[in-house]
Amino acid sequence: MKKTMELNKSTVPQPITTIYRLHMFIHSIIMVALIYYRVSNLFKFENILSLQALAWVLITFGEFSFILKWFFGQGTRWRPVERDVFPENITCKDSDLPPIDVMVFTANPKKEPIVDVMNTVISAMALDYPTDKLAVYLADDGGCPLSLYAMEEACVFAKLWLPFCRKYGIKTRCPKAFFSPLGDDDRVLKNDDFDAEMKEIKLKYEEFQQNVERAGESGKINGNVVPDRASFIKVINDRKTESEKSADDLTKMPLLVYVSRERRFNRLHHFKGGSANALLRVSGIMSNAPYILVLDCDFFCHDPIAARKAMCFHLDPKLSSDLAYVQFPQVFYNVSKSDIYDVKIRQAYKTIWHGMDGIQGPVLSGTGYFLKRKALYTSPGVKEEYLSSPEKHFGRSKKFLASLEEKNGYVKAEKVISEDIVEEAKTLATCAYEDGTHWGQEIGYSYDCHLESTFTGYLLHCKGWRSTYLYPDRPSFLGCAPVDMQGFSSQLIKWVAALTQAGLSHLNPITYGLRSRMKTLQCMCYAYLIYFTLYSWGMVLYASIPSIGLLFGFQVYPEVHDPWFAVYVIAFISTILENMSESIPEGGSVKSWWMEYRALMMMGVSAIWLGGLKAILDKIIGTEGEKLYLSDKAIDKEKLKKYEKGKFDFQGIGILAVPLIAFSLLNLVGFIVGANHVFITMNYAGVLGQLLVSSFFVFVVVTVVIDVVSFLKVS
Ligand SMILES: O=c1ccn([C@@H]2O[C@H](COP(=O)(O)OP(=O)(O)O[C@H]3O[C@H](CO)[C@@H](O)[C@H](O)[C@H]3O)[C@@H](O)[C@H]2O)c(=O)[nH]1
Ligand SMILES: [Mn+2]
Repeated sequence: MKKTMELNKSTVPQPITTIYRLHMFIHSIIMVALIYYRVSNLFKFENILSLQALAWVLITFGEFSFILKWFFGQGTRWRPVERDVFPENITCKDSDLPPIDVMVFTANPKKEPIVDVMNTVISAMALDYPTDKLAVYLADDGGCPLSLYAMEEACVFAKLWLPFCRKYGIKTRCPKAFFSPLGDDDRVLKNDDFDAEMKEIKLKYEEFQQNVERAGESGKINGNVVPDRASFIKVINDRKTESEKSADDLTKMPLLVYVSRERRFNRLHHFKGGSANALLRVSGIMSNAPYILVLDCDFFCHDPIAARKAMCFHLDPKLSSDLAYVQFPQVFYNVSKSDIYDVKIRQAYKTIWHGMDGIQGPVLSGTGYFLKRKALYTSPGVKEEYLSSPEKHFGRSKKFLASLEEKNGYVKAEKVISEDIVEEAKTLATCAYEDGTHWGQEIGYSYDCHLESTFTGYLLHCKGWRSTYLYPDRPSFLGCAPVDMQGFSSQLIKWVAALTQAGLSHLNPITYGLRSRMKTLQCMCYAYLIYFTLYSWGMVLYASIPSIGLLFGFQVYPEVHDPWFAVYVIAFISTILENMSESIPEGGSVKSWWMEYRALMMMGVSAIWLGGLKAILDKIIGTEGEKLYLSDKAIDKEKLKKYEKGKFDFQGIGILAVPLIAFSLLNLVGFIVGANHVFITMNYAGVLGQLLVSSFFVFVVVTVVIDVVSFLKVS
């Protein structure tokens, strides 16, 4: 058999893609028919100002929202792609691999436990990649002294941990994961020494953990965020001692740097985007690797060869010239089987990202991606235009400007990062450095949207860059998902508000995206995500108008004997089948589909709706807060227990309870009144459609109530 030397392979799954397209064709005919039905009937009302006509207009608007969202969504179903990589086929020597700078972001030790953050840092240091090509940076946006101390301790521990992993070929290189059930396969006896060494390493790990916790608890070291502060940078592990070791030395360690940019009360800091831009500059004069691996603090590396896998794309001459990033999915280690809130966001990582991969590439998902540094500075195929007036774009640091011209990272003879460089780096991390430059606009991460990564990725695609998506069997990175309604909703509100705000800005996918270098189908995919709020408007109107109609005795659907009634039934079945066809083949069941569907309905009338509403109101009133919710990574045991049992936990949801309760009651009362009316008059023809819709909502509410009540009984 001929041995193929390809680095990667892509396939379009069949026959599902053909079925999708066929369905697209049929469903679009149904949708056009529905639009025709709604609009043509609108003009039949004698009194266009009647309550009945108003209801008709509103339900039409709701259906339009659904249809438009469906239409945009077809971009994500047109040509899904699945990829495979063959890192064993990378032919270049390890010494010729391109350097990678790993950037880990953290902001608040109260929500992001420091020991967990350090686990992510250690897992990145332990990547199976030539250590002199690897640099690990922690961007501590909280400027917390305890984080710095913990990083020094982590470095000490890593000196034992890295050789241990390498010696025994450990795959689970995040220590906390290794000592948890996630590391079961790795903890099986390898040889006689292994057990003893593992016990010793475990003690050292616990010692490290205790040192950090005690230092915090005793108050010896400040464990709080320092919100107003100067920039601070410390090289924790330099390359000097490393360079004396031989290349195959098990004890080799990557460059390790702690960075806390300047933050001031009276200065905009632009959240993670601001922190990332500061770190781009700092790392630019320290290691300046051409590729960057970005990790949120809770996303540890779970597959040591992830970097080599990513290089299977970046080093492929057929792809590399316009490839901006390789995205891995966000996989969460704490997702339960029933996943009542759909915190794993299956649709994004299992459907949409694959769909976009077949067009121009997946969304930049905030974490778990290997990005070409240059992509944040220029467009593909354009001769580095910024080099003509670099100061205007990048600011005045000579060292930084010089870094832009280096091709393959910063390789200095003496291997020590001098005091000069550290001082310059501190300047690069000040608030004022960006004044009068293009950082946050054309250069680096965009400040135009709070969802800095998604939006920056969108702008990269607008510039003509591509991206690829790799979903390996063993998760390359693992993170932690919120496990209660409050945690997940807060995240959704933040995302939807940010996306809607982008959709209302001049950089929206319709007027800006379509005219850019982005492909039309890719624009549709982005429109689907950015205007996801459309779904919630459809949902809110469907959750209210039909039952209000039952209460006040007006009709918003065709009569049962009208052939149009059948069209509605077909539209409903077609929608559900489309939904199931995505959700079930992915190792799911009808039950898992229902959990996902129900979660989306609930979020649709609460978090998603309020998020979109907030953005629209902000736009009208002109208020845009500089406040951002930081997801909690310190998972509460009680909450986790409820979630794992599939019991809803509504604690702390605040204002979200209002629409949830209001729509539940409305449908309940509407259904009772409507059913009663049918019972008395024995005439159901006109109201059956409405009864079915509201009974569907009542059914959802009842299933949720059962899940809540059955938990109260057992606990
Ligand atoms: O001012 C800030 C706020 C956050 N972060 C860090 O950014 C990361 C993401 O924040 P998180 O609250 O966990 O956001 P999520 O909603 O969980 O994450 C998604 O959405 C974010 C945008 O809101 C993206 O930045 C993330 O990468 C993406 O995973 C974390 O490591 C934070 O420490 C900062 O560095 N500075
Ligand atoms: Mn997160």
